[in-house]
Amino acid sequence: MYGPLMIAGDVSNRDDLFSLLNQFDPDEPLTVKIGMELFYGQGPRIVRDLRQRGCDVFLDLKLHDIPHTVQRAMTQLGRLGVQYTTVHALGGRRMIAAAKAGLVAGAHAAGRPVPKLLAVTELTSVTPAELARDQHCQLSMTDQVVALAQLARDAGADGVITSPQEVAALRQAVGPDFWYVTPGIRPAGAAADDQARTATPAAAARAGSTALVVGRPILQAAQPVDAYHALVKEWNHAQQ
Ligand SMILES: O=C(O)c1cc(=O)[nH]c(=O)n1[C@@H]1O[C@H](COP(=O)(O)O)[C@@H](O)[C@H]1O
Repeated sequence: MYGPLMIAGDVSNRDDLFSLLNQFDPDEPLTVKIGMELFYGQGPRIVRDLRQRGCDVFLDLKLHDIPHTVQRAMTQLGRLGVQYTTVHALGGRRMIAAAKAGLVAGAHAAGRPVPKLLAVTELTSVTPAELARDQHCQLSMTDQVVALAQLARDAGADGVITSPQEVAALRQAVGPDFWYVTPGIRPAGAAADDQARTATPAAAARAGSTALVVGRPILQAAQPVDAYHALVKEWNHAQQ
């Protein structure tokens, strides 16, 4: 089961986002990720605008707080009509379960489908050396990501965000009926920027990623629509 190649809308305001999206055919189905930058600047109306344009929305705010606070915040996000949202798996089992409960309550109160809850494992910018040095984690990166994914699944998440480098091991350990959404995607030869654990769209597809998240390789391209289509083509062709 393969999902979309999601465009990370990492721009600072609505005009910049829509001047990108308006370059696409209005009938082309797009999934757009709204992160902290746009949501904090523009508020929930950016979600409404994207839904009106017909986009699926991934609202990526990576909640990480005590269970009570996360549950109440997720109740608000559940009302917005987005398709995906995120917590940090490091918040723990009770926090993830509370996030799911809040999301379900908010979506039901608003009469909307419940968004998929995705738990961020170890950020794709983190190197194995940083995992050991900064987080005092004795596990390998793969073992740590697998442990967090198992915890997230047991707590009721629908999937994880992780690097494509761990997906094959995750599929073995956690199973196929879970979403493995992978940022850290770069075309062959492109700069990694601040990402540490990267792969091409084809390698991510072969490893078993369910969906991809791509920002700068599209946003900073001279022709963003062409860059998006080239990435989608590579992603689709390598799917098994
Ligand atoms: O949750 C995410 O989407 C996320 C998790 C992660 O571990 N790494 C990661 O890069 N992301 C997001 O994915 C996008 C990647 O952007 P680019 O590196 O520009 O392709 C950004 O919007 C990040 O916030």
